[in-house]
Amino acid sequence: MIEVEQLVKRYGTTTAVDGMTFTVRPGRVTGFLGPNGAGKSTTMRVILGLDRPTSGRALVDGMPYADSRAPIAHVGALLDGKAFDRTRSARNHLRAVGATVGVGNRRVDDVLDLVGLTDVAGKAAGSFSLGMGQRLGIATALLADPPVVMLDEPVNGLDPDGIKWIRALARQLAAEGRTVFISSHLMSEMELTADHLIIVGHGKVITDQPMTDFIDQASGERVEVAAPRVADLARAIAGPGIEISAAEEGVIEVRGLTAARIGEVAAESGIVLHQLATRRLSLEEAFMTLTDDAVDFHGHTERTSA
Ligand SMILES: Nc1ncnc2c1ncn2[C@@H]1O[C@H](COP(=O)(O)OP(=O)(O)OP(=O)(O)O)[C@@H](O)[C@H]1O
Repeated sequence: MIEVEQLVKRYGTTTAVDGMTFTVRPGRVTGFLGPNGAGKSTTMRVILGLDRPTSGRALVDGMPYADSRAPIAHVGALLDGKAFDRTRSARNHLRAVGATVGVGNRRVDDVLDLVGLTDVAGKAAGSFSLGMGQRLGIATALLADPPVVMLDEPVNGLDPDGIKWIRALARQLAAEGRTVFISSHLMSEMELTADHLIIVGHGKVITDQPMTDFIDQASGERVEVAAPRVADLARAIAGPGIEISAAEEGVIEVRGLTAARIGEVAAESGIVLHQLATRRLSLEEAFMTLTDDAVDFHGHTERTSA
């Protein structure tokens, strides 16, 4: 478990983290989502004891991470995908890291296999593509089988297969009961990966709740109905508290009535339906609906973070 309490981090006049409080629990994937510059990496660095907070604190399993006796066996972290000696082979890099915490060569081979680098394990890490570097960074993070895994923008540089692989890996690690904390500035990616959502903007927590609650809350009861006589249907279902908007030719979106009720009214009125579906918003649509766009993701989503 990771606990962040009233965390503030300033660099000179820049406030990178402005009073964040949240808990990351085991057994689920927690997505740490916010545009570039929102304070995600800084928070992760403070959690790992790589930066000192200006005020507040971060605890891993009840104590500051810096006090951990076997840090990499406690928290596996990917902060900078290329934080390794470029001349060493991937296997030798992992063996060197493993030797510091008593991890043997067999485990090195296992993690190489887990991240899909077995075939290139003898090659210099410096020759690796960004995606292969990310995989090696993840192998390093998982080497000592840590109960807490923290990955900062892990999908950066990965191809679609690699992105799917990270998603499956994160879910597997959470299913094993680990605490999995993953940052991203991509809503579409987080939507598919995380069970729980912590959205930050300008150094503050904006949302901290289960993904499904967040999306359900924003979605409300939205039903999309397609019918040849859609105008007749709209008249038949109209009433107090019911919002009907035209979606496209022959299709309306209804709020305030369940799909079942709309189907019943249509049947009673002899109106043929071609489609009747409850519509769930995407994470991005939910975010725009619930937060009044308090944080601007749009100007940033094209950028890749450093
Ligand atoms: N070492 C530093 N010195 C000065 N300013 C910093 C430092 N590290 C971060 N900042 C600033 O703090 C703010 C938060 O940055 P941070 O990297 O934590 O955001 P982020 O959400 O992780 O974004 P990104 O995805 O771009 O890494 C930014 O304005 C950044 O410029």
